[in-house]
Amino acid sequence: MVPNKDEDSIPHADHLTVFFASQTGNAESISRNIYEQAQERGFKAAHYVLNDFAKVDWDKEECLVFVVSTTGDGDPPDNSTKFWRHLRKLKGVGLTKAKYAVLGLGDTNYDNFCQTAKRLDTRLQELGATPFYARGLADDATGLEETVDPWIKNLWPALAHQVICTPAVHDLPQPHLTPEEEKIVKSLIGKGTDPGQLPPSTSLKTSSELELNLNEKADINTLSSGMSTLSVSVPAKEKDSMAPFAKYRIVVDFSSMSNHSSLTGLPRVPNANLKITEGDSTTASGSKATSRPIPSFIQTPTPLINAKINSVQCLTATDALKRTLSVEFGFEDDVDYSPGDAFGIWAPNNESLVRGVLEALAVDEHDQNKNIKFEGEGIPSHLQPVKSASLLEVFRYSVDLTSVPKKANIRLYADHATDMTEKQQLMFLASKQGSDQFNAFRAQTPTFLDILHTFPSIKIPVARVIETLPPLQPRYYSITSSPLAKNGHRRWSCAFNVVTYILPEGVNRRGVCTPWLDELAGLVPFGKAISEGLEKTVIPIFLKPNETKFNLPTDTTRPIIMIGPGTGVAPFMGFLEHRSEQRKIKKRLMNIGPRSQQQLDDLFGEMWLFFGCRHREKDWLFKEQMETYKEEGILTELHVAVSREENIPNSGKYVQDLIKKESKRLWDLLDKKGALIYVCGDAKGMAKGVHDELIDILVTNGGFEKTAAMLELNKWAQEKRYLRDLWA
Ligand SMILES: Cc1cc2nc3c(=O)[nH]c(=O)nc-3n(C[C@H](O)[C@H](O)[C@H](O)COP(=O)(O)O)c2cc1C
Repeated sequence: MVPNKDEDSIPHADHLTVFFASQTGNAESISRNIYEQAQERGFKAAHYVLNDFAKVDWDKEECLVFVVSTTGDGDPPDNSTKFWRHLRKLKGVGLTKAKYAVLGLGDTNYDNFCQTAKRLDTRLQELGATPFYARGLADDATGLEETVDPWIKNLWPALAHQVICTPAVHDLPQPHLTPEEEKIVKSLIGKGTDPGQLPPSTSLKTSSELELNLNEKADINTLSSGMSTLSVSVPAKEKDSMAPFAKYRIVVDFSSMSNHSSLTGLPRVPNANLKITEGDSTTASGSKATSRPIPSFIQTPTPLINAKINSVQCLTATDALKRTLSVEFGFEDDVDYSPGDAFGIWAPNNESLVRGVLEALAVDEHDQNKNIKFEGEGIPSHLQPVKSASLLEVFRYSVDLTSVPKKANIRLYADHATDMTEKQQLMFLASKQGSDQFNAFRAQTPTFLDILHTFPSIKIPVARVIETLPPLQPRYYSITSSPLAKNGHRRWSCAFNVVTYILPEGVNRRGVCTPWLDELAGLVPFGKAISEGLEKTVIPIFLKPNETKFNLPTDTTRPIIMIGPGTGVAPFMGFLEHRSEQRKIKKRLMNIGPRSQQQLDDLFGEMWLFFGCRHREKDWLFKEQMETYKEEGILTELHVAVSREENIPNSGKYVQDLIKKESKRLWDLLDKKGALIYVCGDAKGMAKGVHDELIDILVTNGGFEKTAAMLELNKWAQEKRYLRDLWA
């Protein structure tokens, strides 16, 4: 990546401002890293979330760095929506003073790769701003680091031409190693013969180009004895145990470590900003997870609702590949919403995982329950609302203990490992040379507890853990019910697969939210709907209105084509219930008798549903409801694809096969009656397959050239006639 630098340009901006927009925390931590490094290098810098855009005077800003991710179906993260609304309203070229650089985070498995970064780049130029450095687009599918590391490395010389640096630290030769790291290197190359106990360092600051010289192979070999393979030592009891979150040792083959004489590309360790001090002495909650109140520090984009489970039904057979539940949540106050909206559930981390981690961090029961507060500059945004809470609550609700660790965290844990072998292994995992091992490590999706168990000498202060773990995220589910139904404003239903799986190593893994709900609802068997005797645990939920108009059209005569295999059918069950209620209302209001069905049908457009399952008897979700809607004429056409059964008449393997079969009739519906298309579900395989099939319909039936068909579909997407609600 070559910076757009003008060799002769003289820096004149007195500071740079780093903005981020982040849904799950990656862009926030990367932008913080840039901000901290900028300061260390002598640049004056500020750091803001994009929604705080009004805190700076944009007319005067001369150097801006943006780190933005993309979420949904090419959408900007929630913490930047206010900024985007503002940006859309701006007119003219008011940003001519500003020079900027954009780093985008995305995933090439999605159609709209790094859409936010690309849109931002275009919009900034329209407003008169000029890029001073090439745009970076990092891909989560291959590893963000591949782009992020070189982008940051080359940012500094580019910045030096924009922003005054006092003192010009970036010009000074950087010492490669801090004294502490010097010690590690010495022991790695065999000068410190006792590899045992190094004091953990809390203040290591290394550049991203940090290089550890491991150039004395023989000594490395000596030191690496006994570390060639970390054996799978899952005790039989743990393996068999039903206890969630048994701790596992991660299996990594370190035997090739001694082939490397140096380690490069080690990420920088994030600064230590957070201090934990004693909070007020009231309200500490050590109570059982089932009965405790929801902590006030949970911040949700719409008001938090205390809900309870009204009923639960298991939609899949015991031998189905996935276990799918339909759950209805009830609450006291009416909430306005539309079918197509979703709601978030703020599920806590598994209680035994939380306790295990706190124990491994040597936090005793008393300290777990003591109220604390956070102090310090640059507290991560998700921790700022924590004014006074117990450590237990913070670990339950604020930090993500199960997502795959980033290299920067591994590097941090290396700093705090007191055993030399573990320190070396962790350093190796975080380095460029250890990429294969890091990938093997990631593939085992280690929890934070697994890391502490695999490297038991890590002695890390709790504050460092809290500020460097990613924020715990709410989980989102489409609403499958209608506000028009009985008590519709005081209940939301959803359908989800329970996320549990077993790794090839025999390790049990589980998601945060769905197994929790499954257990709370009593692990109901197939087919059974339970609404009595459910545990009345308070579940924190909140509405997430659909921002992309994935709702029923206001014109009820407009036909709609709904494509949603598996749990992708969820919002469409809401659409169907809503339409059923709309028909009942119209029938009542217009006094339509049973013989005048046609009169009623004329008021409502056709509804076509394309659904997909593996086996009709095992995982045809909502089968009865779909068939009833069909019988009642609410659902005009029902097409069910079945992927694991052979020779089913009038069917196909996947929804896209059925779309192909109905190509001609679908084109008529689209062309003559202006039908809307809705797609919900997996972004990778299904959405892409359906998209290609739609292009084909336009080409085969509509007479479009392929490129023109693609453009036409894009136009439909912009006009909100082709709507998609996709997930990873
Ligand atoms: C639900 C979801 C939707 C996503 N949608 C897109 C997308 O449309 N385009 C894209 O390039 N990346 C997409 N991504 C990938 C994220 O942008 C990527 O994982 C990024 O590292 C997240 O950064 P953040 O933690 O700062 O939000 C999506 C990720 C998730 C979880």
